[in-house]
Amino acid sequence: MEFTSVPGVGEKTADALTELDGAEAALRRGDVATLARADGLTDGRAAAIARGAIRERHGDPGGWLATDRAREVYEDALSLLQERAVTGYAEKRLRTIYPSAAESRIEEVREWAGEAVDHEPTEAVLSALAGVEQLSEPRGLRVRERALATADAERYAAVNDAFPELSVEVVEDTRDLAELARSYSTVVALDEEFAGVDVDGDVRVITDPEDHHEEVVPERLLAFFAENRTALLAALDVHEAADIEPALDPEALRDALSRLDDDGTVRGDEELTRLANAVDDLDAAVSTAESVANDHLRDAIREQDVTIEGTDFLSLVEQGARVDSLLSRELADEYDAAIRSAREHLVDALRLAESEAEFTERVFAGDPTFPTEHNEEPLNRLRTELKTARDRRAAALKSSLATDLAALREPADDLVADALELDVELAVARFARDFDCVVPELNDTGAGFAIDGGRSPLLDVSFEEAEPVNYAVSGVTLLSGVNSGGKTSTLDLVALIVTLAHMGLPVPAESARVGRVSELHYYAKSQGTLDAGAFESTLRDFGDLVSGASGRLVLVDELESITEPGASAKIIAGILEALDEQGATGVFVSHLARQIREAATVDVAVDGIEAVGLEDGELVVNRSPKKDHLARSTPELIVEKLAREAGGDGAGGGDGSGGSGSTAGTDAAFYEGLLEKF
Ligand SMILES: Nc1ncnc2c1ncn2[C@@H]1O[C@H](COP(=O)(O)OP(=O)(O)OP(=O)(O)O)[C@@H](O)[C@H]1O
Repeated sequence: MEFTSVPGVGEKTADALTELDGAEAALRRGDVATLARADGLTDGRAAAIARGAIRERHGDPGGWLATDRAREVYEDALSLLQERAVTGYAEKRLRTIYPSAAESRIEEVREWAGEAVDHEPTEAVLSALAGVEQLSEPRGLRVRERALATADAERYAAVNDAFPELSVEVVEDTRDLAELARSYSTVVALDEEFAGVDVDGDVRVITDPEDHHEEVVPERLLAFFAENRTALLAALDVHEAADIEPALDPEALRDALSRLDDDGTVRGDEELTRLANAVDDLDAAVSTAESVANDHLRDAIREQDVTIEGTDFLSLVEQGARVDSLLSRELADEYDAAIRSAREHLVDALRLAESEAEFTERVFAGDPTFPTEHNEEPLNRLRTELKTARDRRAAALKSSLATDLAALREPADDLVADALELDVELAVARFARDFDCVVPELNDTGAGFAIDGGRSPLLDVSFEEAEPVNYAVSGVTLLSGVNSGGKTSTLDLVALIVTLAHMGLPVPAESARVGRVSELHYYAKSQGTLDAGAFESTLRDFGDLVSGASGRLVLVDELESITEPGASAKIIAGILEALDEQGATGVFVSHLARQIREAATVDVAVDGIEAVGLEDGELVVNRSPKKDHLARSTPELIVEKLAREAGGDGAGGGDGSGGSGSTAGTDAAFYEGLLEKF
């Protein structure tokens, strides 16, 4: 695959991806965690590249999130999803779900999410997921007892790369090969010409080592499974807890892992244990066997009455302390018995097999002596015999276990990938459950939106306290309302629902209909009057906005604060006119709704978030904007309240506050006058 064809991938990144194992599959799967392992790629870049690949597949121009505030809302939505993922993998992978204008992309995710929300996020699955992580390849593995040999220099380079764990040697001829076979337990010759040559030692010919990893370097597979044991078993638990079909036979994996030690060796083989112990205990056992024989002889000598002939006695005296002949004559039987018990001890202590036991005949043998000693040379031969048998056994076991594991290697990748993917799906399922989500209806471009019972998880109150909001807009509208009535929160809710819908995900509402939009332009409230430069650049932004492509959703929060109110109203009116002509959908929150409407040459719709009364000095608000209704502002409400009280109307309207400032006796006309000005 040409990585440079992916949007955002330059030559350098393409090189890094080429170096990365499985980069293409990772791009296809949106596996950000794997992509992030490429040299020099951060998680963020890896996610951007994965999104680039998706965009390319769907012909998606990107840029749906057109403003900072729109991007913030997306990031907030993403955080809510990521908080519900257990694994780092899923957290990263969720970044590939992004809002798009491409119908095929949205459909793809909708279909996926439709199945995802059916998963039951049980405690058992979630806790099993905690143990799952991406599988890692063992690093720095070296195998010293085996070498590869070839007479072909080109082959040498390729094999050297393919088997970094082994020494690869160039051999000219059979003599070189024989020499090599003396330095290694096993030599694997790669050239056909070495087939059938007669060389001492363990020399095998394997011409296609790349297809026989389990034989050439079984340690690689063993180390891989040993290193990833926890993740693999956890992935099995996830499948069992979630009742989904695993990519491999669980029993086969569990059985293979039970035969594998953490250091990558084979465990549980009695014969290997016997041989390894025999090698380790050999010297100690021989020394004990000597003691056994000598104790036996000492006892025998002690109990023996020796009659010695004069000539023998003379020869003894003449020869110094040599008693061997005497020993052999007088105690031949006892000596045999002592030697026998020494051999038996060795055989028993080391649990020697019959063929190995034969060596003990020569380890303890020869003319009777006291104290008796073992023979070094046969002992060394026994040692070599045991070591060779141990190494052969270990190699055969490794190879056989590696053969079993080789069949599980690819399914193991799938097993873990499926568990991790389930985590991504469960994050969506939990999001949908936690925020009472529904699958939104997606309509044609320009159809506006209609939200029923929308509840925002982005409020500064808990989700349980979020009051449901109904709001529908088609075309361009102004949203008026009391201070702190929830205007900004309504824009946030609309932005969130429209963004999630364009990500292909369920939305937090009882029902929602969302017209497809090409871009989301959401402008947050400005923090105060802008200086001339900032004001100019903001106006330029809106200039670009109104002359841009159609089908946009434009959400603007109190644009009036950028400059003085009179000018603001005119500017906003102008923008609304242009957007209206463009057929865009837009909601502009403003306290200047009346002035803007007056300044506009087209009919501008105005919706309002109304205060339904005052309770304990607090406004009671209907959070759902009322259609075609200019809501009174908070100052207007207060003036109205004062006018009512001054006019002898009492503390009506469910006020109940009483408040500190009773207006009784004050000039009702003043408040009436003020009220008329609104
Ligand atoms: N749907 C809702 N459910 C529960 N609480 C809400 C809801 N909407 C808003 N609120 C609460 O009201 C507070 C004020 O909301 P918000 O800032 O959206 O009002 P506003 O009308 O934009 O205010 P201002 O006119 O000052 O800009 C929020 O901080 C939140 O606590």
